[in-house]
Amino acid sequence: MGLLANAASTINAWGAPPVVILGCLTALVLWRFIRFTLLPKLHPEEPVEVPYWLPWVGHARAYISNPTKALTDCRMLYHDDRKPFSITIAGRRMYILTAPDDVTAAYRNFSTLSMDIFTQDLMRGFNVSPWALARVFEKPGASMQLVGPNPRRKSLAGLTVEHFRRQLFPGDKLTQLGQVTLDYVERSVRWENMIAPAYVMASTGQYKDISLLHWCEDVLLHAATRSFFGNAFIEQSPNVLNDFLAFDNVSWKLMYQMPHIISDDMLKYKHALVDAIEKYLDLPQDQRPGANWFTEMQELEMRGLSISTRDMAKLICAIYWVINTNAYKLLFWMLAFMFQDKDLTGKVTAELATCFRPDGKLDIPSLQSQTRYLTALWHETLRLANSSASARVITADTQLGPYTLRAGHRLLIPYHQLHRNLAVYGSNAEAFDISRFLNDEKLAQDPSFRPFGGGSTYCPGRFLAKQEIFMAMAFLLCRFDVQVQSQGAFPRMDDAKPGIGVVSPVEGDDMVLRLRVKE
Ligand code: HEM
Repeated sequence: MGLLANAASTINAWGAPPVVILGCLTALVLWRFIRFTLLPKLHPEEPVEVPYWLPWVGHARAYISNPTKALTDCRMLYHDDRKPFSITIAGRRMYILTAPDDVTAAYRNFSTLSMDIFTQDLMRGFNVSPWALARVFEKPGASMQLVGPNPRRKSLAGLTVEHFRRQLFPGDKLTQLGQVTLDYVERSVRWENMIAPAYVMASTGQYKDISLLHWCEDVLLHAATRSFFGNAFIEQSPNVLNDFLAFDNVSWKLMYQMPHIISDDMLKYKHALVDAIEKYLDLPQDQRPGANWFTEMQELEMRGLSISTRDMAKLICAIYWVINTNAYKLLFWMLAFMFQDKDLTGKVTAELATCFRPDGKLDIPSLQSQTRYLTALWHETLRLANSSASARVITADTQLGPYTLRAGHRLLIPYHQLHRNLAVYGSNAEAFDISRFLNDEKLAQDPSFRPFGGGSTYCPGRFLAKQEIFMAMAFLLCRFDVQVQSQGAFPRMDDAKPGIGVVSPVEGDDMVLRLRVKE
């Protein structure tokens, strides 16, 4: 009713005569009654639509100001029954799935639920030209062929996902990538090399105080950038990681297609990143050794399609962002949670110590097999800190249990909602508690645990992410005695920022660690 009063006073402020005000309000009430009371009775096969007062605008305000809260409020409006519901944002209707069975069914549907439109939107967000975009999504034929093996005649967009899987799934290529990452992390987390002003806050002969957040950024962004592009990229554009972080911080403006007037910062950093990648691509090949197989294949294919260097840089920029946006934040939350609990810190450190061979080298396979507590910490942090969602466009009417999802609308699977399911995680679902994963080894396979999505877009980087995060923790915890130096409150998760991945800490929230070399 508050909204009705607001609407009335707005129309009043235009100086409209009372009869017009009354007419508008009557029409609004009638529209709302038909749409949210009458039509649902006539069409019980449609998922319930959460009511709203402003036609077209729908739930936009609540969703943009805090999407997590907006979706939780909608779910609780129906007493957490977890049936599908829909919301409307700026004229677009979006179905929301929060029940494990519905989510599993959606991930299995490859025929009428598509991700392509979102991928194209993302590329348009990076200003890829329409010609290059069409080229990337074109299927091979008489006028166009790709260079590498392509038995299923996929477009370059389709083949890129396959290339990712070949590079990032367990096998020779991941082993090679893991070794490059390991070499970098091993060197970077040595006392004498931990000198970057980006994260070292104080340093004496006995100890160093470091910012946990900035150290996580430094170690993982360097490792991934070097293992994908070799060293030349950062050497040629030393500011590229700062530009990436500044972009990452406001990248939701790109995803939510915010108008230019409020996106100056995002556009500036995006252009800086694209410039740096273009400069890298302009270097002769022999001056930029060390790129991995995936990066080389992508470049080869794009050059084969005569895509301009500028467009190539934009396409690679989108990939660079996907590769880097999540892992450093997850490392931050894992360490922050762990340091809250001395007993857990001791157990994780002891496990990691067993992963070093007698010659002092870290054994990558042991990171998987000898880390029970660390693995539970990884799962519990992924559960709590991942505010991603899988999104699909419905290309034809789709049956989901008793419900029909209509073609043309969108579908969202928000992980925050899945990961707070009381029926799966118990009454303390909001709390950090690794014992739920320690005591139930099958919980990580539960359909309500989807930190890496599922179906056609199941994250191919999940093995590398785990490996690099565990490596960084191994060197930090086994080389140094670490004390939490900051006295303040635990860093807060910035749930209010439209979430598109692992959640950031609220700006300014961090932890200061004091490191001393272990005896
Ligand atoms: C903790 C770290 C990470 C998390 C939580 C994460 C999460 C996700 C999620 C949820 C998706 C699926 C989104 C959807 O269904 O629409 C995804 C997709 C993807 N991720 Fe990750 N990711 C992580 C690290 C990485 C890394 C390190 C790489 C690469 C080196 C990577 C590469 C990708 C790619 C290429 C896709 C798109 C797959 C496709 O569209 O088919 N991710 N990631």
